[in-house]
Amino acid sequence: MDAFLSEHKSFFSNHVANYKPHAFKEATAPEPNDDITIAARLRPLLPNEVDDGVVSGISVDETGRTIAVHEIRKKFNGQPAVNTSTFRLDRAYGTEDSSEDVYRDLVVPLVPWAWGGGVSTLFAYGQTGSGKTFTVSALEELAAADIMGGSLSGQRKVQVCVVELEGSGAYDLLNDRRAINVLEDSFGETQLVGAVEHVATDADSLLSILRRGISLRKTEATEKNDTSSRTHAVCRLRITDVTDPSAPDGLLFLVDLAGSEVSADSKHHSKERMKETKEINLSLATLKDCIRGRTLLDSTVSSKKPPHIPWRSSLLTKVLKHVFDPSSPRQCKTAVLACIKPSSSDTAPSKNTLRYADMLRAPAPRSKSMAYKPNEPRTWSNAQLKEWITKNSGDPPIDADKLAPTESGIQMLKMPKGTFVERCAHVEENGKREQIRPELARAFYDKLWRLHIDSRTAKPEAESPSGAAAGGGDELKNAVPWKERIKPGMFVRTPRAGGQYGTGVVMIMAPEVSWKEEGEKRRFVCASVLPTINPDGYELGVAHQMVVGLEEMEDEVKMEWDSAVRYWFMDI
Ligand SMILES: Nc1ncnc2c1ncn2[C@@H]1O[C@H](COP(=O)(O)OP(=O)(O)OP(=O)(O)O)[C@@H](O)[C@H]1O
Repeated sequence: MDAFLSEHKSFFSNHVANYKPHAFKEATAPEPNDDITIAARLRPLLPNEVDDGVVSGISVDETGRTIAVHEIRKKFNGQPAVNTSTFRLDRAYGTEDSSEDVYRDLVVPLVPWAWGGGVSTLFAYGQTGSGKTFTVSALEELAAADIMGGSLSGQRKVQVCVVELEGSGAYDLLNDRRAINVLEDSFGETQLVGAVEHVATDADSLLSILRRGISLRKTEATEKNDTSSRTHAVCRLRITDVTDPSAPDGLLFLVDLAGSEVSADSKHHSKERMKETKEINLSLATLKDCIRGRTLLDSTVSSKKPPHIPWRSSLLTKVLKHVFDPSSPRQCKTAVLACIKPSSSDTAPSKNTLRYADMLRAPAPRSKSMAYKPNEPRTWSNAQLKEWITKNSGDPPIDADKLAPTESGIQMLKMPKGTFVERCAHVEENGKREQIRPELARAFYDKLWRLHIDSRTAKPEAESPSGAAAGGGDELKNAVPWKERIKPGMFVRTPRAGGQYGTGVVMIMAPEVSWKEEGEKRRFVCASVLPTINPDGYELGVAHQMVVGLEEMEDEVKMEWDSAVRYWFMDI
């Protein structure tokens, strides 16, 4: 311990124990964001730390939202003073709080979201030895009991995989640490290709699968933790609605990150361990860059050039892409837990951890409000959505307050189908509760989507996606025969793209390099346009390429990209 601190230990400890933070001005605090909760957990001093006389330098106030980091300093007259940095988060757990408290606030909202078909993520990060594995393991156990406990309605199949990320490699912990690939599919979703999924039949089987995965994780003794996890562990639960094959699977990610180490802690490492520490710190630095990018994006949502979010730069951020990618087609709920060590000698890394937590607590994106159009669900406010639900959901109508207590039209469109169906489940009529059949709820969900798709594929009234000037440009373009305007990105109809699954449409990617001929003999490398589960939506099969001659092309096809749902729609 620092000699000055040792000399003034009781003064410092008194300050830490009695510290009351200044009242935070709630008016200036960011609006709470329903989709992301940021919390910190302070672990208690361990018995060996108490024996060694380690002094706690961190405190959590009684509101359970402010965490303070205290550092002793010497005044010019040699007297001690304390510098305190405070951080206001959505939640702050002190040494008295249990893992059940953390579970109740952070994971309870994530479970039904994933059960309903959404994507939920919890990740814990912090310095080595700060309690990440302790907390995430407890949360996994509680989640297993919750998910398989039977309190959630509907029939689901639950499959688990546990993957370890180490440097640039990903390994399946439940399949002899076989190497797997982390790839992005054509919907922009990250897939763990090659990871074996194990079916859980009840809480015990789910727990034993999780425990088996966690026990196989690579650990080493570090300066700060005898059993430090030297890899990132990703536990993913895939939840499939067996009664609705068209519903996307819900996903629950529980991620325990490897601990960061400051250089002083790694000075005695071997060359190999230094490399490993460097890789861990590098992937955590990319995570921080993504956090920073996402924060900038949230605060500059209206500016022309969105900030770059480097999620492709590390495996970890590729796996967590859905947390950072603003164009993610699925609505995600995320909880971030910053784990903090209490010792006064670790205040610098603790402040660093908390600074990033604070940074993530960005205001909810201020999307440009769109003028209300009765046939465009994405322009509806909560009141307009409720009115539509009441008028269009049959007799007796679905309870709009239960289905959409706070959501706007665009939020309702992003709601997982299972959650939508679940919220429709009951209706109040003459004080009596009646069951709404899931088929009817699903049909109502499809009705909303049908309206959304129709509004996206209908011809724009006055404006075009690229503004008024584009209208004139289109007229000009249409005056030139389409075969003379051929360029990459254009869609054309060709019988070559027919067949069992073909749509008869391709997108031109590039001229074929070998072509020498002119005129009608020109050929182009094209990507097939493929059908999707959405009857009006199409995706690009970049892997389904073909070379199509100009003479085989019948007509130009206008298609419009809807970034909200990540499908192409045909402009008829
Ligand atoms: N809330 C807590 N209550 C009691 N003990 C705790 C708590 N949190 C952590 N510990 C103990 O602290 C030690 C370090 O915790 P843990 O291994 O979870 O840290 P970690 O952040 O995962 O470390 P690393 O990054 O090195 O893997 C363990 O002995 C653990 O049992």
